Amino acid sequence: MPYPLGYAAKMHQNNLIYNELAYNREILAAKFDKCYQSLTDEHASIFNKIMHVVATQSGGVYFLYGYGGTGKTFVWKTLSSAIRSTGGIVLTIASSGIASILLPGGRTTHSKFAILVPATKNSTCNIHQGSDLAELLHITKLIIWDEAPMCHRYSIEALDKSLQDIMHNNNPFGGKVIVFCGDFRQILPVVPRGNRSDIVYATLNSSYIWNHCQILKLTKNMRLQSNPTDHSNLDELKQFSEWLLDIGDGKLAEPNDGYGEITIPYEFLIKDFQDPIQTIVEATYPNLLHNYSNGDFLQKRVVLASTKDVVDKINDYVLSLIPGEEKEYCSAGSVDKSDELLSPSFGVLTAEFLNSLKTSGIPNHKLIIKVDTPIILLRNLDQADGLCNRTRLIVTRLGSSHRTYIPRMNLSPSDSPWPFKLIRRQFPFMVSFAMTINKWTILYVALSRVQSKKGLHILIHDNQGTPKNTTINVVYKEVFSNL
Ligand SMILES: Nc1ncnc2c1ncn2[C@@H]1O[C@H](COP(=O)(O)OP(=O)(O)OP(=O)(O)O)[C@@H](O)[C@H]1O
Repeated sequence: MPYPLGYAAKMHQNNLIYNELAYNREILAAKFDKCYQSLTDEHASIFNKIMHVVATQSGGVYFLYGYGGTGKTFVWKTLSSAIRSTGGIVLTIASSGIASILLPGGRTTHSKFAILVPATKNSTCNIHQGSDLAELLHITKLIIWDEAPMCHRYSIEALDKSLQDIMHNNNPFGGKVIVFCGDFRQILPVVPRGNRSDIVYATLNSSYIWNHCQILKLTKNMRLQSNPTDHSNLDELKQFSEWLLDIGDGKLAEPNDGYGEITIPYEFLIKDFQDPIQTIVEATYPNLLHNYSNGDFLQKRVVLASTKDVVDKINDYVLSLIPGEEKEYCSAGSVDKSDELLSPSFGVLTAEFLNSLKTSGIPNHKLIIKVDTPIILLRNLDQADGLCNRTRLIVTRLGSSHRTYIPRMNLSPSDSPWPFKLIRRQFPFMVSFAMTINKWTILYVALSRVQSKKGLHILIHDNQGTPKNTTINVVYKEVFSNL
């Protein structure tokens, strides 16, 4: 068979470099012009500062600190199009798959830099001198690492050690220009079964790297200001974004040691309800029967709840309302018996028991879906095509599970609530009219996703179903101490 066009040429050079240079420079130059013109003063000063060190390649470690919606991703887009349009290489990475696809050419940190999972104190990246990846890093002009606060400091330290090795010097990150960014109010590193001090210790600003970081700050909420459908006046928007910030900083219901019971303002509360599930669904998905097949309508809304149990109830309820034939896909589950340390009693767990297990991160045994159901992927399948953990999709056709490859998903004791390793073969997605948020800890993340304050509805009730107007907000304030 003849080789495809361009194949021979590609084989003689470093494929990783080839891919990083394979951008259409004209399109990027036009994109840069457009972004550059709408930079705010804050954005422009950060852009100019970073472009200066990139141009001189004088090395530098920066942390761009800005809360949700201040335009961090916008600054990345401007920087990466500026550098790529002139043939320079920018590596854009993020700690999670879903954040990485928002970055132009973004990848997850672990896949891009071959960082071990989980990384330990002495870990380095799996990058060998002279390898394609090492060559790529040699000529990289800028590394942008988004969502750094949710990454364990050991992963970041692993890259520091590897870059010093590759670049043959002792400067931080081998003298490369690297910009971290993120919001310490959002999700902190996940430490399985870790307590508060384990989590604080794992954050980037507890690392020796933090001493080398120059902090750059963004302060204006562009998400709220750039929403044309929100007719609230500027004062109202300012008030709303300050309220969100106070939640993120744990400043409401002070004094508190990180666990504060906060009162939700009247305008966001749903107070009168008989059936909380029906009420929150009506508030979130108005006129569902007319809108259920409208992708735009579904894309803009979701119910967030604190437990999987409530999420399942809401998803089942909405699914029962939308018309159309439903199909049920069941998983095949087993316990991994290869681990010698497992108690023999785990070998006799029945299929019925395994099927009854539910936890976040793994789909339920029974998946019931209809055409037009929104679903959320739970695995990184194809990042280049945007199919990664937390991508939302819409079902367009119901096929037979017999003719489809069904991946196997493992939950090991370190990340599951059970003492044995569960293997479940199931389609890696869940219905997503409603999704879970961690109980309390990411109240700020949930609230700061809204593009308009009119879009925020909060329903709280106690164990007896009585409406409440307070909830617990958890903030580990010590992470802000050296910002
Ligand atoms: N200078 C700007 N001009 C016009 N629109 C902007 C500007 N900066 C940001 N925006 C818009 O504001 C919204 C929020 O920006 P962006 O997503 O970059 O914020 P972010 O800080 O990355 O948010 P998060 O931390 O929540 O991901 C986007 O719709 C973006 O296009």
